[in-house]
Formats: sequence, C-alpha cells, structure tokens
Amino acid sequence: MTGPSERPSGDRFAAERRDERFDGGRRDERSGGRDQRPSGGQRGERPARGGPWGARSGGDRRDGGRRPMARPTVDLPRQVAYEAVAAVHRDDAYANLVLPSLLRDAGLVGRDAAFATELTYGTLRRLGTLDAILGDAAGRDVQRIDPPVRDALRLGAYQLLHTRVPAHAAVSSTVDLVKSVGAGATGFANAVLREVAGRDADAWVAKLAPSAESDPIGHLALTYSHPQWIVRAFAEALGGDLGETTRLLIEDNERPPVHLCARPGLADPAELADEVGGAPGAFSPYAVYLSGGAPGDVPALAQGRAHVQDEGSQLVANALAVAPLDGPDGRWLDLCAGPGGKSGLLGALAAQRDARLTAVEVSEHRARLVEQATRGLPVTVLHTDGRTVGADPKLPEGHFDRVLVDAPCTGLGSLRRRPESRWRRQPSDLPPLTRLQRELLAAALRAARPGGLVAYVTCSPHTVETHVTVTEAARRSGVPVDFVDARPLLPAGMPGLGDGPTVQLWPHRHGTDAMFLAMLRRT
Ligand SMILES: C[S@@+](CC[C@H](N)C(=O)[O-])C[C@H]1O[C@@H](n2cnc3c(N)ncnc32)[C@H](O)[C@@H]1O
Repeated sequence: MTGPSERPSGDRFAAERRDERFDGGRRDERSGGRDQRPSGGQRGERPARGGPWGARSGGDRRDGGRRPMARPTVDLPRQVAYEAVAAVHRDDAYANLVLPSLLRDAGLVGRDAAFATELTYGTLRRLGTLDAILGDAAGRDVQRIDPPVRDALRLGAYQLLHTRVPAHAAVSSTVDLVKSVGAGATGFANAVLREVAGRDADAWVAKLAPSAESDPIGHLALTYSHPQWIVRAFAEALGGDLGETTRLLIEDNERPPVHLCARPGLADPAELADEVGGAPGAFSPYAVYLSGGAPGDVPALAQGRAHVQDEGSQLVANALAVAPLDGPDGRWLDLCAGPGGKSGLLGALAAQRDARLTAVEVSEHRARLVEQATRGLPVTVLHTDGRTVGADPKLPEGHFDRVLVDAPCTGLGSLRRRPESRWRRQPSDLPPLTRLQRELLAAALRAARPGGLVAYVTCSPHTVETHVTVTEAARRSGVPVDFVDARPLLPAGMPGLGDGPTVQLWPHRHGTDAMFLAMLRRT
C-alpha cells in the first residue's frame, strides 16, 4: 500500500516544552482521574470568538500578564489540545493533570476551554480507532509517522469523525498545526486528512473492523477503541454477554460527570446540590452530580465539607461503615489510603460514631495528600507499608474492627476518567499487581480482630484482580474468614448487583466507576 509522502522534521518546540510544565504532576493521580469539565461548552463546538478559527485572536483568554502559548498561526484551543496529547505520548503525562495547567497557562476559559478539553479527551479515548484509520489513509503504520505530526493528525481525524467542526476547518487547522510542529509534512497531512474526510466514522469502522461473527472481540475493540485484552476481560467479567460489553465500551468513551461527596455531618447533599447547581446522586446518600464547571470552583471543597469522589467509591466505603458488627466498633483502618478519598468519607463517618480511622499509605507524597484530605477528622495517617501489619507496633494484629483494602489495581474500572490509561496498561501489569493485592488483603485479614470486617475493593472488574485475588488471599492467609453478602450493604433497590456475595458496580448499569467489593468477616 502506498500513501502520501511525509518529510519528517524534528519537533522544534520539544526542548522548550520539555521541562517547563509537567514535572510537578506527572506521576501523580491525586485528582482521581476526574474529567476537567469547563462550563458552557457543547460537544464539538467551535470556539466562541475569533471568526472561523475561534480563539486564534485570543478568544476568551484571560491574559493576566501570562506568557502567550500559541504559535502565531494555530488557534489556542487546538494548540492546547495538541500540547496535552503530545505531553501524554512524549512524557507519559496524565491528561487530567496536564490539561488543567495548560488551560491555565493559556488563559483559556468557557467554550474555548471546553473545546480544548473535548479534543484532548476525545482524541485520547479514540486513539486505537483513529490510528487504524490514519494508518489506512496514510498507507503506512502510524508508528512510522513523526510523533508530532502523528499527534496533530490524530486531533484532526478526531475533529473530522467525531465533532461538528466542518471538514474544511478540521483539515486546514490541522495543516496549520503541522506547519508549526513538523513543517515539512504539511502536504502529507493535507492528503491524509482529505482521505480520512472521505468517509464518516461508521463507514471507516465498516471498512477496517473484523466482522462481529468471525472475531467478536476484535470487532468491538476496533469499533469502540479499546485494546483487545481489555475487551476480553470486560466480556469475561460480564459473563460473556457481548451486548452488555458493548454498552460498557460505549460508556467508557463518554465524558463522565464529576461526582462530589457531601461529607456526612459537614454538608447536606441536597443543599450542596443547590449550592453548585447540581443534582443529588441516584444511589449514594452523599453524592452530588456536578452539572458543569471545574470542581475546584466549589467553595464546599475548599472548606473541607465535600470532596470529589466517584459515587461508586462512596458506596463501597459506606458499605464497610454500615455493615452490621457485634462488639467494639471504634478502631477503623484504611490500609491503602492515598490520596484520601475514602479516608475522607470514612473519617467523617467515624467522627459521627466516636470512632478513629488509621489511614496507611506507602507513598510519602500520597500520605501527605491523605493528611490534607482528612484534616479536622479523627484520622491518624501512617506513612508505611500496609503489609507490615504485625511487625509495626502501630499496626498490631487482631486490633481493628473495620478494615478497608482499596488495593492498587489496573484501574480498568475508571477508563472513562483516564482517557490514556487503556493504552498504557498491559496484561503484564497483572502478575505484580495481583501479588501485591493478595499480600495487602492478607495483611488486612491479620489486622482485623476476630469478628471484625474487611472490605476488599478494586477499581477494576478484571476477575483476576477481583474474585481470584480474594479467593486466593483468603485461602492462603491462614486467617479464617466468611464472606458477608455485600448486596444488602448497598442502597435498597439498587439494580444490577448480581448474585452476591460480592458486588460489581458498572458505569453502564449504575453510572459509577466499575468498583468491586468483597466483604469478609474474620471468624
Ligand atoms: C487505589 S489507591 C487507593 C485510593 C484511596 N483509597 C482513595 O479512595 O483515595 C491504592 C493506594 O495504595 C497505595 N499502596 C500501594 N502499595 C501499598 C502498600 N504496600 N502499603 C500501603 N499502601 C500502598 C498506593 O500508593 C495508592 O495510593
């Protein structure tokens, strides 16, 4: 197959970009992967001002003396989206961390910021399908295209196939972008994008995806832009139901709402919903759905009355707090606490019940975040390895009444909030993670007193991280345990909780991240 020719050029802005913005937050997921959702924008809308190129002339920019970021010929929202996508691929940055700082640096707000956000997140989510299309249109594997030009083309293809940006605008703005990041490749970019524009997204998928009959997993993977191994894992966790798997994949490609947790005793969810112009959650008694705007703008967050937290995370933490327990109930433990979302909720509940939470976190930076998240609550933060239960005098065996293990995991249950992570995760991540999960759960079982409760939680529905880990850890730990049916610990009438005793939440069923919960009682 032959295609348009590209004359690759170096990324002439790379050196300038390398050190300046991303170092601080690169490996830090403290925002929980939440979508940055500036208010006022519509999906695929063009920027508000500045003629057909929107913010080229500055748009909604709040200058405030900041250094302008845009190259002269590229409009700011597209330039920011390009910088974010390039940082993800070049520097392993996290989009949810790098994008807000880029928007701030560029002074983008309102519809311009919404447009840049849509382009960044949409392009990263659809990357697999876009790359297949670009490879076909270019007549070569996308890996052979110069990285800056490749990222610009991905943004252009996303605009052509998934937004209402007119084709001529998508093509010429991308060619402008290529001019600034890979000058010799403008003819190539123009030709590739014109080829892409020759079909709509459905027609491209019909051309490129394997047939659903002969290769159902490959078909879903290409159609809905997920790696095949993840589609396979989801299908298995959903009992082989490919219809439901499809609904899950579709949900993963949508922009999720930001959920707040109104801390019990500190904020009333209905009042908080009024305060933020949002709506009370469907299931969690503390949840508020934010309708728009950056979560940082909400005063209740700054005041420590609420925090950003997916509703599913609230539900599994609350399940541990409401599970019936005989005997003393004052010593609670969170063995994997950073950055402190569940500790924040459990700490607020502990305050109401005269209990105290010990929050353990192995990473120093994250332990500090837990301290910030639990300030003013009856929480003691320990910066140590949770597996030291029994060896560390602050973590004695048989001591705690309620224990949470929110284990490190692949995070496959929150792909909608972390657009790049589906492409970063590999099946080879599973063995070291599951070993750590088993060890942490075994430590949690040792930490619980006889009769005490242990909640094992993951933000992944992968059965190797859920059922296999729980069964293996319980079998090997030498600590006698019973499974507690977790379903009655979730709100009455909540649908789709399965046959028990464990619970798997799903984005497409519950609107939450795909949190898994197993409740164990030490006998
Ligand atoms: C899924 S996150 C926990 C999220 C947290 N519960 C929340 O709601 O914000 C898992 C955490 O476990 C921490 N971790 C990993 N290994 C650990 C260990 N051996 N001991 C304690 N914490 C560990 C990670 O640093 C990470 O912060």
